[in-house]
Amino acid sequence: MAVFTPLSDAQVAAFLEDFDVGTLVALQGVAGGTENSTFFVTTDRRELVLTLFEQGEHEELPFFVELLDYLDEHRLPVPGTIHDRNGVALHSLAGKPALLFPRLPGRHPEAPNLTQCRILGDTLGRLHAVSQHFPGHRPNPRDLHWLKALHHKVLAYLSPDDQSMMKNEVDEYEIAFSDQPELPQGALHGDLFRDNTLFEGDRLGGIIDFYNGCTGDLLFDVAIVINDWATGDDGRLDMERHDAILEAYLTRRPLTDAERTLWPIMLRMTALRYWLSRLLVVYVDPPAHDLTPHDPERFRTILRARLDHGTLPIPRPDSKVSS
Ligand SMILES: Nc1ncnc2c1ncn2[C@@H]1O[C@H](COP(=O)(O)OP(=O)(O)O)[C@@H](O)[C@H]1O
Ligand SMILES: N[C@@H](CCOP(=O)(O)O)C(=O)O
Repeated sequence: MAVFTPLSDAQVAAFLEDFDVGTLVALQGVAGGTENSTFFVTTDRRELVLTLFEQGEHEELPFFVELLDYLDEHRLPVPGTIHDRNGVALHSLAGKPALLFPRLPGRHPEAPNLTQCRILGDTLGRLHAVSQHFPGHRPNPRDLHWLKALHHKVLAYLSPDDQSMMKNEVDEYEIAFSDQPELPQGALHGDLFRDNTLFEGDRLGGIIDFYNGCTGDLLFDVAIVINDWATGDDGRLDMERHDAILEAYLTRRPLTDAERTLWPIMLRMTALRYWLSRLLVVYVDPPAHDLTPHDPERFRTILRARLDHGTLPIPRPDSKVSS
């Protein structure tokens, strides 16, 4: 279920009149989303996506509009927002904030091949190369400060071993980050899982769902990608995918020494970030809607595997990633 606010054809037809996009031909609710109401809209001229924002801080929507438009202007494959005839992107429909986007082609890759991994790594590297100059500001809502403040809320639901692991990890991250200079900063996607990309065969149709977008350590984004895109069922790294993504990324944005040093910690910290956010959804703050929560165990397994098996050093541009 992902249409929390149903819309009629008449409502959407009237809404489209403010935009130069043609007239409504078909309206279809999208089943796949989890946070917002999403609709595929067909007009006599083009395919669109209409999103009604159901959750989150609505005052943060201008940040997302500016970020998407900035990346779109820099020719990144993202859905830049469609502005109305007066140049306004953010509207209201059925009492909810509403945005209109181009519909990008493709499907989410469940088992990405190495070409798709290379394309994703290259695109993320390009995105970070330009996002370092993005003027907007939104602190990362899932950074170490958040982990420190929130992990106490779930400890009571964990086994003694898991409680120790979580507490020790947070302590270790704090020490590791305090020992290093600031990492390169920029705008992040913040949640670049496979299901936030669309591929048509080996062509990247686009990256969507920027609503975890923020500004902060670029390495945070890279680690989220590796943990989701390049991890086997046992939580261990899939080195072929890992190498394909990182080699392509590094051609667009070389890493600093501090980023290389913190890489193993960043992989663990972003695994803990999702373990914790999913535990919070299950035990502390269940969603108002009837949605099946994401499985926290997946990211406990990933964190455990990073601790048990370590992480290879991130490659230098002139060397192979692994042998
Ligand atoms: N611009 C777009 N082009 C094509 N499909 C899209 C686009 N935006 C969203 N979708 C589709 O709608 C689904 C839900 O969108 P998403 O932004 O991920 O919602 P939620 O934040 O509720 O999870 C996506 O999984 C994708 O299938
Ligand atoms: N994609 C995430 C959900 C988004 O993270 P949140 O911190 O905004 O809940 C997941 O797979 O858990």
